[in-house]
Amino acid sequence: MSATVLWEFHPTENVTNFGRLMGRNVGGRRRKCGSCLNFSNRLSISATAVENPSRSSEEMVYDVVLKQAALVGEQRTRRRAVALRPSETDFLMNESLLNEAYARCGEVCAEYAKTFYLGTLLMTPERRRAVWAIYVWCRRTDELVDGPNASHITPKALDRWKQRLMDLFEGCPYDMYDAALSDTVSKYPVDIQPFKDMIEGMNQDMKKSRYKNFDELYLYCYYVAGTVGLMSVPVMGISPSSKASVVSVYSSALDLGIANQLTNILRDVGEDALRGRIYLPQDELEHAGLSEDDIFHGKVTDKWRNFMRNQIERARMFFDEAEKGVDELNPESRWPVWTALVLYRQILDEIEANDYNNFTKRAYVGKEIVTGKSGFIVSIYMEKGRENSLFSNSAVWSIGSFQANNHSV
Ligand SMILES: CC(C)=CCC/C(C)=C/CC/C(C)=C/CC/C(C)=C/[C@@H]1[C@@H](COP(=O)(O)OP(=O)(O)O)[C@]1(C)CC/C=C(\C)CC/C=C(\C)CCC=C(C)C
Repeated sequence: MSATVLWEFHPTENVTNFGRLMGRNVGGRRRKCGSCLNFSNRLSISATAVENPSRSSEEMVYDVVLKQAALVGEQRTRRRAVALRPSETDFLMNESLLNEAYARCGEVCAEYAKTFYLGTLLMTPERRRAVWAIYVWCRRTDELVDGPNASHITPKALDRWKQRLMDLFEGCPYDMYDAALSDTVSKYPVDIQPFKDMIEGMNQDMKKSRYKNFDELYLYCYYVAGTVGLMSVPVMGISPSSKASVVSVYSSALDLGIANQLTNILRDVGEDALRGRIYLPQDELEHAGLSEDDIFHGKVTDKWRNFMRNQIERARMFFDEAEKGVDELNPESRWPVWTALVLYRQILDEIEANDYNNFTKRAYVGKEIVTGKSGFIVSIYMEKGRENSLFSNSAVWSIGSFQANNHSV
């Protein structure tokens, strides 16, 4: 993950108000479970989650999915806090400040996630800016433990970040980015749980560098990425013509997050090992006849290739499950999701093309393919064979020319 500075965080200070900002001008049941892949000696899920050792991570996470889906039914909107501090009240009341806050979120998004940003331009203005606000919060949360100030971050600092999250959900934002999110969560049926869970994931990442089995890894992937799917769907919206259940759409969203994170892990094995971290199920490594030393020495052997084949197969399975939900989203929200899905899934192909050397070779999808070429947009679209159902051709070409004229990278 990239190490960017979206803000300057002083872990010993209380996080308050705008001054901390840096950066540029800125901001049914599950179908198949990931643990039940056809590994030669099937590895059953061993329930390891601390909260309730008798339940698997997937079962526990599924409860969160059910809760999020129920919120859509209720169309619950967030109540504003009764007592807002004057400065924040001004902020929330002042439409132009709010617009400015959202615009800054858009700038962050354009700066750090260009392709995704371009995709969001196809969404309605209201939804697009809400997705930007969520993106910025996730990026900042990730940066706490993965950014340049990560070594100063303590569990206490994460607690303060969580308190700040709770405040913004109650209508008391600390800075402009928070104000944008505060507004978003007051307008869409977004629940605080996935946000809290992402912070929990960061907390866990500070303490834990090994995963006993897939059940543990799954929980981690949910915390840091599956949560993103659950946060985004309420904003992106489900198509009025969708016949799918809300729960199944949320499950697909969760699966896309899990698939992305598993892919991220498989791509970064070498980098993570340099930091002393192994985000791979230990029991599966052992089963494949691999030791930690094999990872630290980074030799591509047949044992490693076999192991990787299974891991890639599992990640693809999550992508397949995710695909089922994309067409259920509002049509104008599908494009950024397809972008995320297609780009990330291609990383798996690249790992294979690199003959499974993810120790010293970084699998990436070439920039000339990803950005700056309208042809890329058409090709994603063609891959899905949805040229008539996803967007109009003019939408495709307008993104193409937007890239060519303004944002070629
Ligand atoms: C439309 C859309 C894709 C919306 C998501 C926008 C959003 C809120 C993104 C936040 C991403 C973020 C900063 C997460 C913090 C934790 C983290 C870093 C997770 C990893 C992402 C990639 O990180 P990074 O930028 O560092 O990657 P590189 O190293 O530069 O390659 C993750 C791997 C996970 C990201 C997870 C998603 C994008 C989940 C997407 C799922 C949905 C939007 C739900 C779609 C709905 C259906 C029905 C399928």
